[in-house]
Amino acid sequence: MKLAHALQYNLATSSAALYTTMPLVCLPLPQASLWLDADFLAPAESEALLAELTATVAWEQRSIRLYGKELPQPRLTAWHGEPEARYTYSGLHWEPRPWTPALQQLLRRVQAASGTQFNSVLLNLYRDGRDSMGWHADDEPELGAAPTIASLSLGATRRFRLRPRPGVAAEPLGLDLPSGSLLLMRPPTQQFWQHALPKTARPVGPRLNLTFRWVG
Ligand SMILES: O=C(O)CCC(=O)C(=O)O
Ligand SMILES: [Fe+2]
Repeated sequence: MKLAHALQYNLATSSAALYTTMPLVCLPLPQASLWLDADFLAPAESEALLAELTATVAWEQRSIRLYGKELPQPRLTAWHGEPEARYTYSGLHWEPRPWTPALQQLLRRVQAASGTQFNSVLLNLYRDGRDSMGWHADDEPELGAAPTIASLSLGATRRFRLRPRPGVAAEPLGLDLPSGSLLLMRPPTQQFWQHALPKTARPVGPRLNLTFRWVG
């Protein structure tokens, strides 16, 4: 398999030429399989996509039920994919909207880069530093026992945090995810780690994140 080879090569050599053909770099993390390509999309492409998706996606601010209270999520969201890719999390039910040409094109490229098939994408729009996502793992039953999640970021650089679950001997870490970056979380990452996108007091512009998923 492509990624297994990439890992082998990364361990065997650190030749610069390799990274031009194997752009996903393995981030060494215990009980995880985390890969990053900081330059997956060219800056001009990222900028154009951010503008197009921000303007054309049917963004919603949905509420989650927490301790019997309805709380609006601190971000805007949308769900696109194959008709059968229905999804439930935090008590919210998602019916996918169809792929748009832009999303379908991104899907193909993300699939090619990751060697993984996806049938849906969750889009999150963080309007400014007050928008965020709390600690969680993407481990809903619909995602299967060993999910691979591909996360594409556009717009403002925000710090993505990872922390080990209790019993995992590792330190938390923060990753700045720049515009155009692709982060691949392969199994067993969701099983042993949680992640979050914290608020920031820094003045930041909007950030759009797409997580490609297989929902069964
Ligand atoms: O915005 C991000 O980078 C994280 C999004 C995320 O964790 C999710 O959609 O499950
Ligand atoms: Fe997540």
